[in-house]
Amino acid sequence: MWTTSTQMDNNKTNVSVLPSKYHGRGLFATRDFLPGEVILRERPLVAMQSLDNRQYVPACGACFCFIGTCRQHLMLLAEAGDRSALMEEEESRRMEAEAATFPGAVLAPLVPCTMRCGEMYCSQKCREEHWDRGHRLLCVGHIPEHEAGSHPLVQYKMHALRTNEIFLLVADVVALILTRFESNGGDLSAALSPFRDFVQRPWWDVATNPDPVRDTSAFQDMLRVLVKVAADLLRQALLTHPGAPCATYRGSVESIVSPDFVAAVIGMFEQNNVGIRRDSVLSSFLVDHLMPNCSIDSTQVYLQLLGRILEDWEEGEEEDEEGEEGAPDDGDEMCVADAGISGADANGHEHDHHQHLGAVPPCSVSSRLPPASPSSARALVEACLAKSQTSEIFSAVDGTALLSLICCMNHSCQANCEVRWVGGVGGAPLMAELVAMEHLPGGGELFQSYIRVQGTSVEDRRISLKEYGFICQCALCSSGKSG
Ligand SMILES: C[S@@+](CC[C@H](N)C(=O)[O-])C[C@H]1O[C@@H](n2cnc3c(N)ncnc32)[C@H](O)[C@@H]1O
Repeated sequence: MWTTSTQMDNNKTNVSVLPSKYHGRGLFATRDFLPGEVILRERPLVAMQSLDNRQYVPACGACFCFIGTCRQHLMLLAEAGDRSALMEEEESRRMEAEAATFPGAVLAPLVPCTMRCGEMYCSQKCREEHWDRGHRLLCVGHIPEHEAGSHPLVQYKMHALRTNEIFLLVADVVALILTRFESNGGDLSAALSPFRDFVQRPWWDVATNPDPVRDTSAFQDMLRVLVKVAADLLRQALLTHPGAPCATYRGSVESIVSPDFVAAVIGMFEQNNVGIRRDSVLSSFLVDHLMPNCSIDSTQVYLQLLGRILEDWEEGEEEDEEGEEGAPDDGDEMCVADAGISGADANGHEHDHHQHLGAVPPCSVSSRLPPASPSSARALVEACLAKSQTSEIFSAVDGTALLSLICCMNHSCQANCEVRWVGGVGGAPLMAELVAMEHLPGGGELFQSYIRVQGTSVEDRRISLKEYGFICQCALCSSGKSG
């Protein structure tokens, strides 16, 4: 249902899931592969852009492609506006004007959820698909201020915002299961089947206590409380949601959404998730469009924003060096619209929409003015491009996903495969691609690395792998060598 049959056939021909000598099941090549060859492509079962990242990088809620215009991306990175303002009428007029004067700045349309919940897409196709895959059960629409505080789904999302965004993924899993349940004629076991075989120990068994001073059992008890609150809120939200009509549906919500289930889903994510990363397209925009047009008036707004981003970034680096708090991305600044709830904040108050995205708010320092001449404008663009080579001055789309086949892969610090993310452009769905990094003989186990290996000691890698609950026995770790 979620992957085309041709891809499924190719995947079945190329790999199989078999018992592994390292742990449980693993993924095995069924034929030889050359270095660089694509072994399989698959669509995520569920995927989510991380909440912090959503504040700065507008991406489609279904395919994760960059949406909006380069000006809007630069605005958010320069902290000269917030995400909720992207949906304002005034902003869509600005976007049209920008498209007319500078077509290269348009990445993809901004298509809002029809219920105006704050979710955005690149196309109607993505919007409909996301709706059908479960958003219809999780969309809160635009809630009037007086109802927001008592709306169970808002309360659930607020609970996730305040505690752990993984609860939003739990809701996506539950919504997908319920959607499958409805479309397969009420077979709950079949609806659960894509998730059944994943390693899934309860969250409190796999989570690492981040506070060495706190007693582990107190930490686990705290997770139990969070899970209980989440399960109660989610159950109530799904039972009272307008998209929850029939008695069998209600019965399945009652039977699925228990604290144990929520804890198992979180444990499953902790041990099986794969990171999503889509590199920013802003550097290409700078090279292809901004640099050749530095003398044109319509580029001034971009240059002004670039100046601010570069300056903020450099200030942040200096502060980091001095051991002070780093600059722009403080997750505490998050608002409910970041979790797909528009119109209300944690206390049920309307958002302050005073920050518009059109004009760059006044700045106090002269270096933030647009460069005076084309040559200084080019120097600024070059400085940003140089910085983008060494730092993530232009944030990537960053998220997490669960995949049927790739998440069966065991880890090795000497991985023989890597995951790349493709699609998500022009209506193509987001896909994970598994690529051979060396010659792979048919019958051999395929490994990915769950962690960054380059420049790490064995001890570093042991610590990073702790949350997965095993000690790596690969040749690199056995030799005690650094990566
Ligand atoms: C994504 S799953 C991998 C598939 C898993 N073997 C299964 O049966 O579903 C990740 C879990 O597999 C286990 N695992 C992965 N690589 C391992 C390795 N090299 N040695 C031992 N256990 C490993 C750990 O329990 C880890 O949390």
